Amino acid sequence: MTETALFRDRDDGSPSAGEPRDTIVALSTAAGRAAVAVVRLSGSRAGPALDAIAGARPAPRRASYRTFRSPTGGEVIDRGLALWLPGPGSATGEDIAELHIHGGRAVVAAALEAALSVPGVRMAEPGEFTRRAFLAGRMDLAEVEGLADLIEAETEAQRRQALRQSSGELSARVEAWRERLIGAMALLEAAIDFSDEDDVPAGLRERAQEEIGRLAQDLSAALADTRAERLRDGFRVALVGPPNAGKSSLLNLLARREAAIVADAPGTTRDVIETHLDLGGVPVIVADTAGLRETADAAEQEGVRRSTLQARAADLVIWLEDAADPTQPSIEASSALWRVANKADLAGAKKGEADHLISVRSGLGVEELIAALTEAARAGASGEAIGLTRARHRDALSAAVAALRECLDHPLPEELAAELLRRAAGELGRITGKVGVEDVLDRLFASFCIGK
Ligand SMILES: Nc1nc2c(ncn2[C@@H]2O[C@H](COP(=O)(O)OP(=O)(O)OP(=O)(O)O)[C@@H](O)[C@H]2O)c(=O)[nH]1
Ligand SMILES: [K+]
Ligand SMILES: [Mg+2]
Repeated sequence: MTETALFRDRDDGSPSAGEPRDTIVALSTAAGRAAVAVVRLSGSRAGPALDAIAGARPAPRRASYRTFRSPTGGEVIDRGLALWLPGPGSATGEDIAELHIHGGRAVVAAALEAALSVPGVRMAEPGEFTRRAFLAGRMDLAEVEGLADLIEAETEAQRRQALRQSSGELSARVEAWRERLIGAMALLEAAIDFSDEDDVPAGLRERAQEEIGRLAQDLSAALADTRAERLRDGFRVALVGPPNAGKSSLLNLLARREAAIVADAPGTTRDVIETHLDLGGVPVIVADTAGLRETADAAEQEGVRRSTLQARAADLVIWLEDAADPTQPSIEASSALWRVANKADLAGAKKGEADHLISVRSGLGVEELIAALTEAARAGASGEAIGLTRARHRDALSAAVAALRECLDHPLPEELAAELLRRAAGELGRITGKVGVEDVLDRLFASFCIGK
């Protein structure tokens, strides 16, 4: 599928399907000492290399216990499991051999050296196994991105989302939109074909137009839903408010460490200090900022400027104020803003107009605040349907919506409308890598480690 489209567009001299490629080898498990390490080979020389190192080739897809030897000196390297996974039904579409050995540095180095001594075998580049899987059509681009995210996932909800994307859920959703578009295109084409005849089936153009309208709505709704991207990148919370309200104290409490300096003097914090939390499986980035006030101090002024930027970029602003000295929020938040009154332990403290009353010092109300934060992060970062996880997806989908809107806004001749639909379908194809993938490939694969 991806293969043909991809190779038709390639004229950069890189190898195409069917041409012999180098056989690659790498340590596929993490570097360092471990109980077991996996050295993996992919390519036409994987079989001969396995013969040379492990003796007779094991039966396909069955783990066999073998003695591994150096093909040059015959010296025993280690004993372990050998796997033979012949292509094209393998992960890369090529012949794959795996050596499961003991995970010591010297053992791994010797096994790699043994593989490299086989003619035609070289070390893999970062992400090269996955790149071959992609080129062989075993994975599409959105799935590869999901796999990259899976390796990077730090929380449970991120892991689940990445696994769904790498298993093709996003691709299937995009593909369903593309098929509907192609259906609308077919209606338009039919309207063009019949236009010279008397018995034009009634309403072809109208039916196409209705489907385009529904599609534009569905795609716009997907665009407006930023939850999947939030989950991938983290839900951003900004702590802002007047000086000395206890913003840095609250950050330290949430982070459970002294991440920010707390002091009696107002104007203590200048730089933005971020801490990463895992709230109910959602990654949350909390930013402590400089207290907002008029000041003659240049460094503090810059701090105040950064506070306002943080507030604008945040998914949630916590306006922290002194419960004994309430202050109206003086900041522009592009999303939700909670007023939280701190220092409830002090005389004269009252909740007033605040949404929460807390004391960082005594702990009062803090548990409730964290529960509310967890709820907000969950709501802001997880949905049922798998959504767009990257700016790249968003850009392609916006361009598709723009083309559809153009179709809807003007009474265009069928030929022009069909051309716009083709453009929209092409944009959707970019998400799964059916169209125009060259520019993203190198950047994406470089983000993988060697052996993946
Ligand atoms: N009594 C009381 N004091 C608190 C509480 N939270 C923080 N403080 C004190 O308030 C003072 C200021 O705290 P910070 O955390 O530095 O306040 P901030 O908002 O980060 O201040 P700037 O960075 O200067 O804007 C410190 O002396 C804290 O110990 C609280 O719940 N109760
Ligand atoms: K302070
Ligand atoms: Mg501070």
